[in-house]
Amino acid sequence: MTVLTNDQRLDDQRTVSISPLVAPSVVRAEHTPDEVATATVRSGRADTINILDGGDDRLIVVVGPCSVHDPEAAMDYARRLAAKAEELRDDLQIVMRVYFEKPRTTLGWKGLLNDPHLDGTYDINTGLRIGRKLLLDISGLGLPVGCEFLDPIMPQYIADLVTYGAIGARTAASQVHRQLCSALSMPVGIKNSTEGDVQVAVDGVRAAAASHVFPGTDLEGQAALIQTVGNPDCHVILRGGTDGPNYDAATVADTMARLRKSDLPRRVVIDASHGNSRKDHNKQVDVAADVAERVAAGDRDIVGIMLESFIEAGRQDLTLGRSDELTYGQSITDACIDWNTTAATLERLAEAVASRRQGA
Ligand SMILES: O=C[C@H](O)[C@H](O)COP(=O)(O)O
Ligand SMILES: C=C(OP(=O)(O)O)C(=O)O
Repeated sequence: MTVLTNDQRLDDQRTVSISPLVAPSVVRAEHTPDEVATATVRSGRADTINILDGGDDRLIVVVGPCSVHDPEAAMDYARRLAAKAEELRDDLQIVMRVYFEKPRTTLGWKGLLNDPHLDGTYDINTGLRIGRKLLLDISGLGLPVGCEFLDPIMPQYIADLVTYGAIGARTAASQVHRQLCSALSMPVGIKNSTEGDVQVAVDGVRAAAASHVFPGTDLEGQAALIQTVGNPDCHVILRGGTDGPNYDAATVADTMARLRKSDLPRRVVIDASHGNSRKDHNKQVDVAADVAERVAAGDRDIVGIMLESFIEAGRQDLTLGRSDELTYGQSITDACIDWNTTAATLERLAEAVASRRQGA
């Protein structure tokens, strides 16, 4: 074989290395769901879909860290949340945010799957195994999980364990992600853009509901053509934008009108964080209180809420390779509300659902 020099080649001018990625089937075989995890995913998805369709009057609450960087702290949080979810199960369908793919505005740590050792070694083959095991351990507590899907190859490694999917503000307009949604087996929330454009999310819901044929990878990691039937369980998530919050009643009404115009189911999830909190974690409590008040007053357009929460309040900066210096249980991406605030917020949301039920 002739080895070409960089001067002779037309491609690979900027590629440093290409190395094997473990096949999804291998990672799946190493960590297979037991009966409890399987039942958690199955019933979690069915319950969530029932709420989205209006057959169940509870509120979906997707709550957890902005990103998972320490599986031990994530399990500590999951045990607390599983107990709370059980306590409030009559009123809330609680799903833990287990986000390990982070879309960055420019640059930054891209999440546990991409760099599990938090040191810039990008050991993705290990990250996929750690991530899948964590999803299994959390689902094994009876607690369903929610993930953002960012890289179109990653779902083959983990999607069977995910109860609630999300497409972020930075990828809501992407055809690649809309096609991916059309294939996913769980309900998926699609966010408005970072600038606050809601129509892009409505268009995403419409595109994801249709059938598509597109290139992807199969469980053996081979390039493959994927044909889908479309996902009817996608919905809009209002997350605010650069112009400010958009969880107000007028924006929800406008979103309902846009969904009606596109002949799509009318329902919306409010993300209490990001543009809606102007990235001040304390403001998430105000957003949740406002949503609770509207729900208690009878609102049925809002079917769910998303909260960024961890054990400790706030956030901290990660220095790559110095993860031993991090404060336990505190976010290294966006700021989160702490556990006690989370518990109180969940109780408030549950009370709102109960009083709406009484009112009805
Ligand atoms: O939810 C997390 C962040 O808002 C998102 O990943 C963007 O982060 P960045 O703007 O810090 O890159
Ligand atoms: C990145 C996230 O949100 P958004 O896409 O709304 O910025 C997130 O929820 O982690």
